[in-house]
Amino acid sequence: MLEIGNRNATAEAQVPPEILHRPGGTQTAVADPILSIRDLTLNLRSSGAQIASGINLDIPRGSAVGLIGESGSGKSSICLSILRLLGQSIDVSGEVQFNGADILQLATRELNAIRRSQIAMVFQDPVSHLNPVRTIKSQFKECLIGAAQGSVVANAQMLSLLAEVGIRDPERILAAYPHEISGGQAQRVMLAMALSASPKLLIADEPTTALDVRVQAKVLELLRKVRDSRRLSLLMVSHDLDAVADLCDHVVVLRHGHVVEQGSTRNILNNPRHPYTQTLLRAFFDGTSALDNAANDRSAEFPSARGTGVTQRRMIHA
Ligand SMILES: Nc1ncnc2c1ncn2[C@@H]1O[C@H](COP(=O)(O)OP(=O)(O)OP(=O)(O)O)[C@@H](O)[C@H]1O
Repeated sequence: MLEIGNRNATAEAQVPPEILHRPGGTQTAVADPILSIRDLTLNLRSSGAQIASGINLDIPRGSAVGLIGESGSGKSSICLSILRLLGQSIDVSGEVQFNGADILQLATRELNAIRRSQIAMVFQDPVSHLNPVRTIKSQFKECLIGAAQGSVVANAQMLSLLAEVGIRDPERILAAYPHEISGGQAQRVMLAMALSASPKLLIADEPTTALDVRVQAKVLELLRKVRDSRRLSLLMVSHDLDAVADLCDHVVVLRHGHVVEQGSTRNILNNPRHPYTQTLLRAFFDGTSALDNAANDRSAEFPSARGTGVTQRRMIHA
Protein backbone atom coordinates (compact mmCIF):
# COMPACT_ATOMS: atom_id res chain seq x y z
CA MET A 1 0.00 0.00 0.00
CA LEU A 2 1.02 3.57 -0.46
CA GLU A 3 1.96 5.15 2.80
CA ILE A 4 -0.26 8.15 2.93
CA GLY A 5 1.49 11.20 4.28
CA ASN A 6 4.99 9.82 3.84
CA ARG A 7 7.12 11.68 1.31
CA ASN A 8 9.19 8.56 0.73
CA ALA A 9 6.17 6.37 0.23
CA THR A 10 6.46 3.62 -2.32
CA ALA A 11 3.87 1.45 -3.95
CA GLU A 12 3.79 -2.20 -3.06
CA ALA A 13 3.12 -3.06 -6.66
CA GLN A 14 6.18 -3.95 -8.67
CA VAL A 15 6.17 -1.70 -11.67
CA PRO A 16 7.52 -3.12 -14.88
CA PRO A 17 9.89 -0.79 -16.69
CA GLU A 18 7.79 -0.35 -19.80
CA ILE A 19 5.58 2.64 -20.21
CA LEU A 20 2.01 1.99 -21.13
CA HIS A 21 0.53 4.19 -23.82
CA ARG A 22 -3.11 3.72 -24.34
CA PRO A 23 -5.02 4.05 -27.56
CA GLY A 24 -6.45 7.53 -27.48
CA GLY A 25 -3.84 8.63 -24.96
CA THR A 26 -2.41 12.10 -25.14
CA GLN A 27 0.93 11.20 -26.59
CA THR A 28 -0.15 9.21 -29.59
CA ALA A 29 -3.37 10.91 -30.67
CA VAL A 30 -2.60 14.61 -30.62
CA ALA A 31 -2.39 16.36 -33.96
CA ASP A 32 -1.81 19.92 -32.82
CA PRO A 33 -0.80 20.03 -29.18
CA ILE A 34 -0.28 23.39 -27.55
CA LEU A 35 2.64 21.91 -25.61
CA SER A 36 4.75 18.85 -26.37
CA ILE A 37 7.31 17.53 -23.97
CA ARG A 38 9.82 15.12 -25.43
CA ASP A 39 12.41 13.10 -23.54
CA LEU A 40 12.53 15.63 -20.73
CA THR A 41 15.15 14.61 -18.20
CA LEU A 42 15.99 16.42 -14.97
CA ASN A 43 19.06 15.60 -12.92
CA LEU A 44 20.56 17.15 -9.83
CA ARG A 45 23.76 18.80 -10.95
CA SER A 46 25.66 18.00 -7.74
CA SER A 47 25.02 14.27 -7.52
CA GLY A 48 23.54 13.43 -10.91
CA ALA A 49 20.51 12.04 -9.08
CA GLN A 50 17.56 11.73 -11.37
CA ILE A 51 14.38 13.73 -10.71
CA ALA A 52 12.63 12.87 -13.96
CA SER A 53 13.65 10.87 -17.00
CA GLY A 54 12.43 10.51 -20.57
CA ILE A 55 9.18 12.36 -19.99
CA ASN A 56 6.94 12.47 -23.07
CA LEU A 57 3.57 14.13 -22.90
CA ASP A 58 1.33 16.34 -24.98
CA ILE A 59 -1.25 18.87 -23.95
CA PRO A 60 -3.89 19.00 -26.65
CA ARG A 61 -4.99 22.55 -27.45
CA GLY A 62 -7.97 23.47 -25.29
CA SER A 63 -7.68 20.34 -23.16
CA ALA A 64 -6.86 19.77 -19.54
CA VAL A 65 -4.18 17.28 -18.58
CA GLY A 66 -3.79 16.01 -15.02
CA LEU A 67 -0.35 15.04 -13.75
CA ILE A 68 -0.64 12.59 -10.88
CA GLY A 69 1.73 10.48 -8.81
CA GLU A 70 2.81 10.16 -5.24
CA SER A 71 4.81 12.78 -3.42
CA GLY A 72 8.31 13.20 -4.81
CA SER A 73 7.50 11.64 -8.18
CA GLY A 74 8.62 14.81 -9.95
CA LYS A 75 5.37 16.57 -10.81
CA SER A 76 6.31 20.06 -9.63
CA SER A 77 9.79 19.83 -11.08
CA ILE A 78 8.36 18.98 -14.49
CA CYS A 79 5.96 21.93 -14.29
CA LEU A 80 8.72 24.33 -13.28
CA SER A 81 10.99 23.06 -16.01
CA ILE A 82 8.41 23.97 -18.66
CA LEU A 83 9.02 27.65 -17.93
CA ARG A 84 12.68 27.12 -17.05
CA LEU A 85 11.98 28.05 -13.47
CA LEU A 86 14.14 25.34 -11.95
CA GLY A 87 17.29 26.64 -10.33
CA GLN A 88 20.83 26.16 -11.57
CA SER A 89 21.16 23.10 -9.36
CA ILE A 90 19.13 21.02 -11.81
CA ASP A 91 20.25 20.03 -15.30
CA VAL A 92 17.46 19.93 -17.84
CA SER A 93 17.56 18.17 -21.21
CA GLY A 94 14.99 17.24 -23.83
CA GLU A 95 12.43 19.42 -25.59
CA VAL A 96 9.48 21.51 -24.50
CA GLN A 97 7.78 22.54 -27.73
CA PHE A 98 5.33 25.43 -27.47
CA ASN A 99 3.86 27.05 -30.58
CA GLY A 100 6.62 25.63 -32.70
CA ALA A 101 9.52 26.71 -30.48
CA ASP A 102 11.54 24.70 -28.00
CA ILE A 103 11.24 26.68 -24.76
CA LEU A 104 14.43 25.09 -23.46
CA GLN A 105 16.39 26.69 -26.31
CA LEU A 106 14.82 30.15 -26.36
CA ALA A 107 16.79 33.33 -25.73
CA THR A 108 15.87 35.14 -22.52
CA ARG A 109 13.82 37.80 -24.28
CA GLU A 110 11.64 35.24 -26.07
CA LEU A 111 11.37 33.15 -22.93
CA ASN A 112 10.18 36.16 -20.95
CA ALA A 113 7.60 36.94 -23.61
CA ILE A 114 6.16 33.44 -23.19
CA ARG A 115 6.23 33.74 -19.41
CA ARG A 116 4.54 37.13 -19.60
CA SER A 117 1.74 36.40 -21.97
CA GLN A 118 1.46 32.78 -23.11
CA ILE A 119 1.90 30.40 -20.21
CA ALA A 120 0.88 31.24 -16.66
CA MET A 121 1.32 29.30 -13.44
CA VAL A 122 -0.53 29.10 -10.16
CA PHE A 123 0.88 27.25 -7.18
CA GLN A 124 -0.26 25.74 -3.95
CA ASP A 125 0.09 27.98 -0.91
CA PRO A 126 -0.67 31.19 -2.81
CA VAL A 127 0.04 33.48 0.14
CA SER A 128 3.71 32.51 0.11
CA HIS A 129 3.93 33.64 -3.51
CA LEU A 130 2.82 37.14 -2.60
CA ASN A 131 5.17 39.74 -1.16
CA PRO A 132 4.05 40.22 2.46
CA VAL A 133 5.06 43.89 2.66
CA ARG A 134 3.26 45.11 -0.44
CA THR A 135 -0.44 45.52 -1.09
CA ILE A 136 -2.20 43.21 -3.50
CA LYS A 137 -2.78 46.20 -5.75
CA SER A 138 0.88 47.09 -6.11
CA GLN A 139 1.74 43.47 -6.93
CA PHE A 140 -1.17 43.00 -9.28
CA LYS A 141 -0.24 46.10 -11.30
CA GLU A 142 3.08 44.56 -12.21
CA CYS A 143 1.25 41.78 -14.02
CA LEU A 144 -0.68 44.12 -16.25
CA ILE A 145 0.94 44.54 -19.59
CA GLY A 146 0.90 48.01 -21.06
CA ALA A 147 -1.11 49.55 -18.23
CA ALA A 148 0.56 52.57 -16.67
CA GLN A 149 0.98 52.49 -12.91
CA GLY A 150 -1.95 54.13 -11.20
CA SER A 151 -3.89 54.48 -14.40
CA VAL A 152 -7.64 54.28 -14.55
CA VAL A 153 -7.28 51.51 -17.10
CA ALA A 154 -5.13 49.43 -14.74
CA ASN A 155 -7.66 49.82 -11.92
CA ALA A 156 -10.53 48.87 -14.17
CA GLN A 157 -8.60 45.84 -15.43
CA MET A 158 -7.79 44.64 -11.93
CA LEU A 159 -11.37 45.07 -10.75
CA SER A 160 -12.69 43.23 -13.76
CA LEU A 161 -10.24 40.34 -13.32
CA LEU A 162 -11.02 40.08 -9.62
CA ALA A 163 -14.72 40.01 -10.43
CA GLU A 164 -14.07 37.25 -12.97
CA VAL A 165 -12.48 35.08 -10.29
CA GLY A 166 -15.35 35.67 -7.90
CA ILE A 167 -13.87 38.23 -5.50
CA ARG A 168 -16.86 40.01 -4.00
CA ASP A 169 -15.12 43.04 -2.48
CA PRO A 170 -12.34 43.78 -4.95
CA GLU A 171 -11.56 47.30 -3.68
CA ARG A 172 -10.83 45.96 -0.20
CA ILE A 173 -8.77 43.08 -1.54
CA LEU A 174 -6.66 45.41 -3.69
CA ALA A 175 -5.89 47.61 -0.70
CA ALA A 176 -5.06 44.64 1.52
CA TYR A 177 -1.72 43.08 2.38
CA PRO A 178 -1.41 39.31 1.82
CA HIS A 179 -1.85 38.48 5.51
CA GLU A 180 -5.17 40.32 5.47
CA ILE A 181 -6.81 37.97 2.96
CA SER A 182 -7.81 34.33 3.26
CA GLY A 183 -6.09 31.45 1.46
CA GLY A 184 -9.05 31.10 -0.89
CA GLN A 185 -8.98 34.82 -1.69
CA ALA A 186 -5.22 34.65 -2.22
CA GLN A 187 -5.64 31.79 -4.69
CA ARG A 188 -8.31 33.75 -6.56
CA VAL A 189 -5.98 36.77 -6.65
CA MET A 190 -3.15 34.59 -7.99
CA LEU A 191 -5.49 33.23 -10.64
CA ALA A 192 -6.61 36.76 -11.57
CA MET A 193 -2.97 37.78 -11.92
CA ALA A 194 -2.24 34.67 -13.98
CA LEU A 195 -5.16 35.43 -16.29
CA SER A 196 -4.28 39.10 -16.70
CA ALA A 197 -2.17 38.49 -19.79
CA SER A 198 -4.72 36.13 -21.35
CA PRO A 199 -2.44 33.10 -21.35
CA LYS A 200 -3.10 30.19 -23.65
CA LEU A 201 -1.86 27.60 -21.19
CA LEU A 202 -2.30 27.57 -17.45
CA ILE A 203 -0.14 25.35 -15.27
CA ALA A 204 -1.80 24.79 -11.91
CA ASP A 205 0.45 23.01 -9.40
CA GLU A 206 -1.78 21.69 -6.64
CA PRO A 207 -3.94 24.80 -6.76
CA THR A 208 -6.21 23.67 -3.96
CA THR A 209 -3.94 21.71 -1.63
CA ALA A 210 -3.45 24.49 0.90
CA LEU A 211 -7.17 25.29 1.09
CA ASP A 212 -9.90 23.82 3.25
CA VAL A 213 -12.28 21.39 1.58
CA ARG A 214 -15.12 23.87 1.11
CA VAL A 215 -12.84 26.45 -0.50
CA GLN A 216 -11.16 23.75 -2.59
CA ALA A 217 -14.46 22.97 -4.26
CA LYS A 218 -15.04 26.63 -5.05
CA VAL A 219 -11.57 27.13 -6.51
CA LEU A 220 -11.97 24.01 -8.65
CA GLU A 221 -15.31 25.29 -9.89
CA LEU A 222 -13.62 28.58 -10.72
CA LEU A 223 -10.82 26.82 -12.60
CA ARG A 224 -13.40 24.92 -14.62
CA LYS A 225 -15.25 28.15 -15.36
CA VAL A 226 -12.20 30.05 -16.60
CA ARG A 227 -10.93 27.02 -18.51
CA ASP A 228 -14.21 26.93 -20.42
CA SER A 229 -14.83 30.65 -20.81
CA ARG A 230 -11.29 31.41 -21.92
CA ARG A 231 -10.71 28.14 -23.77
CA LEU A 232 -7.58 27.65 -21.74
CA SER A 233 -5.37 24.64 -22.05
CA LEU A 234 -4.55 23.34 -18.61
CA LEU A 235 -1.85 21.26 -17.00
CA MET A 236 -2.88 20.49 -13.46
CA VAL A 237 -0.89 18.72 -10.78
CA SER A 238 -3.07 17.27 -8.10
CA HIS A 239 -3.21 14.58 -5.47
CA ASP A 240 -6.95 14.97 -5.50
CA LEU A 241 -8.22 12.47 -8.05
CA ASP A 242 -11.76 13.78 -7.63
CA ALA A 243 -10.50 17.12 -8.92
CA VAL A 244 -8.60 15.45 -11.75
CA ALA A 245 -11.68 13.47 -12.73
CA ASP A 246 -13.70 16.66 -12.69
CA LEU A 247 -11.40 18.93 -14.61
CA CYS A 248 -9.08 16.90 -16.77
CA ASP A 249 -9.57 15.21 -20.14
CA HIS A 250 -6.29 13.33 -19.95
CA VAL A 251 -4.19 11.92 -17.17
CA VAL A 252 -0.45 11.27 -16.98
CA VAL A 253 0.73 9.00 -14.17
CA LEU A 254 4.24 9.57 -12.82
CA ARG A 255 6.27 7.30 -10.64
CA HIS A 256 9.80 8.08 -9.51
CA GLY A 257 10.23 10.53 -12.36
CA HIS A 258 8.92 8.21 -15.08
CA VAL A 259 5.61 8.25 -16.90
CA VAL A 260 4.14 4.82 -16.22
CA GLU A 261 0.79 5.31 -17.92
CA GLN A 262 -1.16 8.01 -19.71
CA GLY A 263 -4.44 8.29 -21.51
CA SER A 264 -7.92 9.71 -21.33
CA THR A 265 -9.20 10.36 -17.84
CA ARG A 266 -12.05 7.98 -18.48
CA ASN A 267 -9.69 5.17 -19.47
CA ILE A 268 -7.22 5.71 -16.68
CA LEU A 269 -9.84 5.98 -13.96
CA ASN A 270 -12.12 3.27 -15.31
CA ASN A 271 -9.50 0.79 -16.29
CA PRO A 272 -6.04 1.50 -14.94
CA ARG A 273 -3.68 -1.01 -16.49
CA HIS A 274 -0.47 -0.32 -14.74
CA PRO A 275 -0.11 -1.86 -11.25
CA TYR A 276 1.19 1.43 -9.92
CA THR A 277 -1.83 3.33 -11.22
CA GLN A 278 -4.09 0.68 -9.75
CA THR A 279 -2.40 1.06 -6.37
CA LEU A 280 -2.56 4.84 -6.59
CA LEU A 281 -6.26 4.78 -7.37
CA ARG A 282 -6.95 2.24 -4.62
CA ALA A 283 -5.12 4.40 -2.10
CA PHE A 284 -7.21 7.40 -3.05
CA PHE A 285 -10.53 5.77 -3.77
CA ASP A 286 -10.42 3.89 -0.51
CA GLY A 287 -13.74 2.98 1.07
CA THR A 288 -16.65 0.83 0.19
CA SER A 289 -20.03 2.30 0.75
CA ALA A 290 -20.27 6.05 0.98
CA LEU A 291 -21.48 7.84 -2.09
CA ASP A 292 -22.39 4.71 -3.98
CA ASN A 293 -25.29 6.88 -4.94
CA ALA A 294 -24.54 7.62 -8.57
CA ALA A 295 -26.54 10.81 -8.43
CA ASN A 296 -24.09 12.33 -6.10
CA ASP A 297 -20.67 11.14 -7.19
CA ARG A 298 -18.88 10.03 -10.31
CA SER A 299 -18.95 6.32 -9.51
CA ALA A 300 -21.35 5.71 -12.37
CA GLU A 301 -19.06 7.47 -14.75
CA PHE A 302 -15.92 5.94 -13.26
CA PRO A 303 -16.89 2.51 -11.88
CA SER A 304 -13.40 1.81 -10.61
CA ALA A 305 -13.90 4.70 -8.23
CA ARG A 306 -17.14 3.21 -6.88
CA GLY A 307 -17.70 3.79 -3.23
CA THR A 308 -15.64 6.95 -3.19
CA GLY A 309 -16.17 10.62 -2.95
CA VAL A 310 -15.32 13.78 -1.22
CA THR A 311 -16.35 12.59 2.21
CA GLN A 312 -14.00 9.65 2.05
CA ARG A 313 -11.24 10.83 -0.17
CA ARG A 314 -7.67 10.56 0.95
CA MET A 315 -4.88 12.71 -0.31
CA ILE A 316 -1.91 10.84 -1.70
CA HIS A 317 0.75 13.18 -0.50
CA ALA A 318 2.65 14.50 2.44
N1 LIG B 1 16.23 21.88 -6.08
C1 LIG B 1 16.21 20.60 -5.67
N2 LIG B 1 17.27 20.10 -5.01
C2 LIG B 1 17.28 18.80 -4.60
N3 LIG B 1 16.28 17.95 -4.83
C3 LIG B 1 15.22 18.40 -5.46
C4 LIG B 1 15.10 19.74 -5.93
N4 LIG B 1 13.91 19.89 -6.54
C5 LIG B 1 13.30 18.70 -6.46
N5 LIG B 1 14.06 17.81 -5.82
C6 LIG B 1 13.74 16.40 -5.56
O1 LIG B 1 13.15 15.88 -6.73
C7 LIG B 1 12.11 14.98 -6.40
C8 LIG B 1 10.83 15.41 -7.06
O2 LIG B 1 10.36 16.59 -6.40
P1 LIG B 1 9.01 17.29 -6.85
O3 LIG B 1 8.75 18.41 -5.91
O4 LIG B 1 9.08 17.60 -8.29
O5 LIG B 1 7.97 16.12 -6.61
P2 LIG B 1 6.37 16.19 -6.57
O6 LIG B 1 5.87 14.98 -7.24
O7 LIG B 1 5.91 17.50 -7.09
O8 LIG B 1 6.12 16.10 -5.01
P3 LIG B 1 4.91 16.72 -4.15
O9 LIG B 1 3.70 16.02 -4.61
O10 LIG B 1 5.28 16.39 -2.74
O11 LIG B 1 4.89 18.21 -4.42
C9 LIG B 1 12.03 14.93 -4.88
O12 LIG B 1 12.77 13.85 -4.42
C10 LIG B 1 12.68 16.23 -4.49
O13 LIG B 1 13.25 16.13 -3.21
